[in-house]
Amino acid sequence: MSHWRDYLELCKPRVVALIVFTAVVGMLLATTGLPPWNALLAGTAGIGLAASSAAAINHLLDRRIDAVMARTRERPLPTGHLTSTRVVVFAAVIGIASMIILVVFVNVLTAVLTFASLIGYAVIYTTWLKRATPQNIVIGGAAGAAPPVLGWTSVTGQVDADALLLFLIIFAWTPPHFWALAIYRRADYAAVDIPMLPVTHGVNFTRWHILFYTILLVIVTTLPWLTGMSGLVYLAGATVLNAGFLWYAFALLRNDDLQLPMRAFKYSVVYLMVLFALLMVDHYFTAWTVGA
Ligand code: HEM
Ligand SMILES: CC(C)=CCC/C(C)=C/CC/C(C)=C/COP(=O)(O)OP(=O)(O)O
Repeated sequence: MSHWRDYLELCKPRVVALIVFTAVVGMLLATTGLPPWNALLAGTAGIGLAASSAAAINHLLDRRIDAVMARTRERPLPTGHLTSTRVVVFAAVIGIASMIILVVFVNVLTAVLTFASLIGYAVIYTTWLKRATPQNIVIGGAAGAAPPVLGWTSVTGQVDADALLLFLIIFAWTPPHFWALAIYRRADYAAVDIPMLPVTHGVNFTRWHILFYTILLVIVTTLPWLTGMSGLVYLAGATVLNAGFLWYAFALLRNDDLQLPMRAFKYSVVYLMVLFALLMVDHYFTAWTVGA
């Protein structure tokens, strides 16, 4: 028996919630006042529905490996709670709805870029990159990094340099986010022959790459302040967050504690959430102090 909870699970709601949050922050940073209602309401709905559709297609295309991996074997398709036909119809309905909303109420550029992100994640990453190369998540990370740009274009109708900075932050964040989890779930990926970095190059090599990308992330997250997009409130918060991420990256290198990679992964999620909240708070704080 299928249930609304199964459809919700197809959408990867926690991941999509953070994706939507980064898109909303992109909208807020694109303008000094509040963004227009169509960008805020329709833009958010359109981007959220597209990301959910992409997540559902990922469940469909990955159903065979998901049935084998311990982390994913309780998903709605492997358990038989949902049939493939239902998932196809669901993903198509919300995917088409998202495109209509974006074209009618937002703008064509946002619709085109959102569609490209959907195809990038659901088709190119899932069917090809994920199975082809240990750089899968680095390249595929471009789709996950797009949402702040989509939020930005919802408001401005164009891609500006500041929007690309937000893209770069998520792009640099994705490898440490995912590889920390991949170390913890290495046996799962090995069992289904998915060439994730800890499977193909070992745990130690992956730890070093987590450190390299974390250093890159520290540099990239300083750019909003260096370029004048964000102020000292952001810089202070980002510095604390970065110190935490660097601590995890170095601790992973020195420590064989089996739970540490999972703690680093959880930290990465909190990190991105708080970092984008800081960008938002700083934006209004600066507007308030300049206006006062
Ligand atoms: C190629 C890019 C990415 C890959 C391969 C990836 C991979 C994963 C995986 C496998 C999980 C599941 C962990 C588990 O089941 O315990 C996860 C969780 C999560 N990811 Fe990512 N991720 C990517 C990008 C993103 C992006 C762009 C965001 C948001 C901006 C994000 C936010 C999250 C969140 C919030 C969770 C926690 C979900 C929960 O608590 O269940 N991820 N990620
Ligand atoms: C705006 C738009 C359309 C964006 C789409 C971006 C999107 C939904 C990214 C999700 C990232 C993610 C959870 C990847 C994990 O896939 P996986 O197959 O490696 O992980 P899994 O094993 O948990 O399924």
